Amino acid sequence: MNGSDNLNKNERISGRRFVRRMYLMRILGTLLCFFPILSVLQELQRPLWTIVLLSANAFLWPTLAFLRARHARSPLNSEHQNLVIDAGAGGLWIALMAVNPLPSVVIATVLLTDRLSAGGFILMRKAGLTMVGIFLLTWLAQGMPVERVVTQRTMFATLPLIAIYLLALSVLTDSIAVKLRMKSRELERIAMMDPLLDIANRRLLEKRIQYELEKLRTTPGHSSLMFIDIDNFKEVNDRFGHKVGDALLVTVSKILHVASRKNDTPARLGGDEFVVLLPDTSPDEAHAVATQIMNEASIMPIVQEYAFTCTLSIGIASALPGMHTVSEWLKAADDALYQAKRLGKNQIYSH
Ligand SMILES: Nc1nc2c(ncn2[C@@H]2O[C@H](COP(=O)(O)OP(=O)(O)OP(=O)(O)O)[C@@H](O)[C@H]2O)c(=O)[nH]1
Repeated sequence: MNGSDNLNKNERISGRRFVRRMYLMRILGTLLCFFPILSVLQELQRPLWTIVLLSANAFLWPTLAFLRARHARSPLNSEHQNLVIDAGAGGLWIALMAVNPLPSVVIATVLLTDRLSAGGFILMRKAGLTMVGIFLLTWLAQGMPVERVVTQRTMFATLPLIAIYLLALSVLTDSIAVKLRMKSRELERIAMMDPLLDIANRRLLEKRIQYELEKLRTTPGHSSLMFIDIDNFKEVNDRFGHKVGDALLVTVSKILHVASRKNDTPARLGGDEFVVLLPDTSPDEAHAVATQIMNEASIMPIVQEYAFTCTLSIGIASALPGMHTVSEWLKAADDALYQAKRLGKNQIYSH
């Protein structure tokens, strides 16, 4: 299955969910509209066929619309068409009610706000134009009747539509907003993680380093930054292939996770370079953590399989009082790493 298949599948799943949600909302909406419209049609002594049509709209249409969208190639598009048809039906009923003010305004408002929340401004405009078009055709064909009086019966029949439907619409909008918030948090988290490893990326690391520097400015103390590089990683790739190289990166990131404490931030800068931010950690304590990492790395299983030992070089730099920027601190740790490499690799060098 390729990426576009996955995308289509996700679209279909979210389309079906949308169709189900709309089915429930349509059942509720057409039922609540049924009573005020029926009340006005009876008061205006409209012919029997209008009542039969209204009943079909209220009790058959929601299921027909659901089945139509469910079996469509694109449930989402089909449901959007259903929403436009709903608006057209609204225009028809407003005309047949001779524009009786209370139910007409409430039905038109409910239909438009509902379309806005379901499909944005474009759907609302399409629905609005359809509603006005069908309204005008029906109304003109009838000789433009106007019924200004709202009876008490029609008023009471309209109240549940105002109260219940708007409440249901608010609940629905809130649940969509909650889901969007969760999605956005998830996207934010993904944007801060390395795409290959379950570890922070440079973006998140730099944010944390910045925070740490600001904290040290107000509360002086010791914090350390550890720069880690796999020795001869290029050779691992060249001799055993990129898959083994990737597996080695995963193992190193796991070792860093295990060695890290709750407030530490292990991160991958890119390639075979890792950094661990160690807040409230003296140079000696940082050295102890680095030694633990080196010990774990010396028994890395993946490379042992190929009778090849892989080692790490680690550079440590503590934050100094004059250090103000993230890049200054990172550079100090990188310089320490350079020294470790220069002195023969497989060792820890502290500034
Ligand atoms: N498998 C794999 N390789 C990567 C990835 N990103 C970068 N590399 C490779 O990592 C290697 C990095 O090598 P260097 O750090 O420059 O050199 P080195 O062999 O580690 O040498 P020293 O650092 O001096 O010990 C390059 O060959 C890159 O192609 C990755 O995501 N997966």
